[in-house]
Amino acid sequence: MTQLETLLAGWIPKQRWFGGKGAPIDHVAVEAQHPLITGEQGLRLLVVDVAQDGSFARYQVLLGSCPPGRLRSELSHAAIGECRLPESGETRTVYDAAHDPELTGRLLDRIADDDGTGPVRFRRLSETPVRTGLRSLVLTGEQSNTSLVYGEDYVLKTFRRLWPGRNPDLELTTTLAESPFVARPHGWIEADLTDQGRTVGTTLAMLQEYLRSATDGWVLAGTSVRDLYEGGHSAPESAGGDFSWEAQRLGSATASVHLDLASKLPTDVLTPQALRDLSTAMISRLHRATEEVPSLEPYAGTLRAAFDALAEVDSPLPVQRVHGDYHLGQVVRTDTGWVLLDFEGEPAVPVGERQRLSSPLRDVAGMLRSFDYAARHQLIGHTAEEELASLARAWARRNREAFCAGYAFAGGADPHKHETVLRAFEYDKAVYEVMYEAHNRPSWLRIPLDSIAALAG
Ligand SMILES: Nc1ncnc2c1ncn2[C@@H]1O[C@H](COP(=O)(O)OP(=O)(O)O)[C@@H](O)[C@H]1O
Ligand SMILES: O=P(O)(O)O[C@H]1O[C@H](CO)[C@@H](O[C@H]2O[C@H](CO)[C@@H](O)[C@H](O)[C@H]2O)[C@H](O)[C@H]1O
Repeated sequence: MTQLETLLAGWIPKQRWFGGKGAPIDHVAVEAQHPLITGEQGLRLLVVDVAQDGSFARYQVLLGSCPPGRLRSELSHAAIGECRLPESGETRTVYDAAHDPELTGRLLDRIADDDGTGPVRFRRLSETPVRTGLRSLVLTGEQSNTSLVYGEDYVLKTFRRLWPGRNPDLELTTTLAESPFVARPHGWIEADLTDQGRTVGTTLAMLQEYLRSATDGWVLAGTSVRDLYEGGHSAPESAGGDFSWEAQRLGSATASVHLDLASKLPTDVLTPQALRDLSTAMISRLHRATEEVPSLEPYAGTLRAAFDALAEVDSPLPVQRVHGDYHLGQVVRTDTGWVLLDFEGEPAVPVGERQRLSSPLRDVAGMLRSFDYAARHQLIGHTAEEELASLARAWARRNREAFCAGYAFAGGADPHKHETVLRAFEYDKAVYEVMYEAHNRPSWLRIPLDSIAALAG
């Protein structure tokens, strides 16, 4: 490995966005590097291959560089190290350029210019001009990607794990551009990646309207849960921070987006064979998860029975493009209502698979799991964990019901009429979460495991 690759091999595993935390890194290789700014302060966009356990994943790194000893003090937390850069042989201090507004401002300038030439293409979506000269800040939070907020105007989401092709987030957000339930897209950045000998235009980042009045759904739900646990209440409905009205409105917003997607993009109905294939895919995921996380084993029988039941469903199952990784952290409440974000799907799954048509009940199941997460998360380490357990169940039940009612009210399929399908999707999401937490936040692994234990009775 070059000096730069060795530095990256030490730095990447510590990043929140790195999805391979469950296994050691065998090798790091810079697959492509695109210099975007040269000179005293450099910016290059790297595509980095990270090899683990016999397979590899590609990640995007925005690499800043400057002469040794010249890193500005406000960027010291973003330092990666000092190394000789491969092609110039120069020794430089390299750092995470996402934190340097003097460099990230250029990305916005080039989108504003609709600069579509060269190996990295910067595209503006509409005729509406993009404001430039804004300073960016990195959004903090539990993210799989890195989002930069420019002033109070835009969010540039840089995709970290790269899969060849157009990112579904860009594809679906542009399809829904006129919807009141989506933040308006303004542009994107793309470059070519090589995939099995083919050259594929690949989305690196998406520019979207910044919703300045937005509060994250996970934060809002968490406030309601905290109020319930700390306030000595006997039931969620009597607590001041009751969330059920918001949950109901969120259900309605979700149904509207599903109806919009179904009206603009292809739809289909699953054949009995396709339903069996879906069930088989869930069973394979369960096997993989059980191998990786043996504490799932006692519940494998119950989970398997739910997936087998899906294969036996005899009514037609309508499918369409869906969100694909729907949870409370993907929705924000603005002063006009709920807005859905992040149509990327599950970041660890290849793009082709994420673009497959699926049942909208999969998204419903994702959000139902999230209500469960919100209630359980604050039990971890709580001194009154045992006493609060039944309140947690009541909070989750009340908000799950409200969400389903809002969803059916706005014209979505009534979740209560599709219990078998919904249960299979919910169990599948919980199995996915077990792997997600094992790889990304091992201290949260208990949440999906406890839910599965409760679901399995
Ligand atoms: N357009 C936006 N306006 C305001 N906040 C946003 C916007 N986009 C994202 N956010 C905030 O950033 C968080 C993470 O964004 P998201 O697109 O879900 O990234 P990731 O795929 O990395 O999880 C969201 O939960 C939300 O709080
Ligand atoms: O938002 P992302 O696209 O990065 O989605 C991934 O990360 C999520 C965590 O941020 C993860 O969601 C899980 O944790 C949430 C709380 O942080 C919870 O609300 C969700 O229900 C739970 O699934 C998501 O699964 C993952 O793909």
